[in-house]
Amino acid sequence: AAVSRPRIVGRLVRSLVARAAGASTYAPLPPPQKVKVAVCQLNVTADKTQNLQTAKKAIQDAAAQGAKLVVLPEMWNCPYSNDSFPTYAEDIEGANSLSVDMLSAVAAETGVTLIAGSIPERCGDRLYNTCCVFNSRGELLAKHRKVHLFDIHIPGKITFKESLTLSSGPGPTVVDTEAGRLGIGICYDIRFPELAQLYAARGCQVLIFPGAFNMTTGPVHWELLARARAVDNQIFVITCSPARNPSSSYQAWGHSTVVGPFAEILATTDHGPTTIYADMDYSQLEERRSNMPLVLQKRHDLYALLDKTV
Ligand SMILES: NC(=O)CCC(=O)C(=O)O
Repeated sequence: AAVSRPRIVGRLVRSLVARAAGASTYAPLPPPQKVKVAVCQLNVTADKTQNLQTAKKAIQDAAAQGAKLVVLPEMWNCPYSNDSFPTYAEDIEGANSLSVDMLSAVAAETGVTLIAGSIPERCGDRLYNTCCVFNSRGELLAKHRKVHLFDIHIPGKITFKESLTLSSGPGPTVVDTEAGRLGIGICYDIRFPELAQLYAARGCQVLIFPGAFNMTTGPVHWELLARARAVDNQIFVITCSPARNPSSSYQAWGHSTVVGPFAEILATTDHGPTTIYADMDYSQLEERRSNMPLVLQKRHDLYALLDKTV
């Protein structure tokens, strides 16, 4: 049955205000100690209706398997291409966002916390690569607009320029959920260690990166970056890619992965459509950090992380 979409604008504004008010304190949360996460490596096609059905079923299946936190990939409702972004874009705050309506309804129906990968978002005359976060009542808790756009040129291998169509987002996104405090990045955002450090400094327990690496950088950098962000910050890291679609112009690397705070791989896969599961035990954060107290051992007299957003 259809669940009506909550009044997203008001809720989002209230949530942003609440987060801004608490931003300077970052009081420790009483989080769940253990969370089962499902990472859905979806097959993405040029058919938006089919993509929505695929995502909905994957979320329902994940919830049926007991997952409380469900993650979707970058650009799961459209092919990853500058030609597609304007055509598939939706006004997330608007009344008729097919993707947001579906996500909100299925989060409420299944009772999961949903990190809804990303979709192209239209806002005025701009487009963003945007991740929506829903709580178990289907309310939009936050949205992260990709901060670092994927503009690269590796001659003979890959050239991509997201900035041809997309604008970059305003800043980091920390969101308190029933599944813990989460820091959100999208794909290329994972390459910038300061963002992850900032999330860790704000008490995030998990860093979540919907992403779609490619066949050149994916084999060398995808897992390396996820494990690097995990080991540097002694934190859980989740990456979620679309499955590789041979008929797509952009071949995604796949290999969605969950990494623990000792940089250990908790779950991973290759490039086919699948959902992987992991149990994240947040007590491991304290354990790893007390075994090896990197934060205390840092030479704060020599260097510092400058958070310009608070
Ligand atoms: N969608 C992206 O941001 C791709 C990032 C990527 O492939 C990389 O190498 O970085």
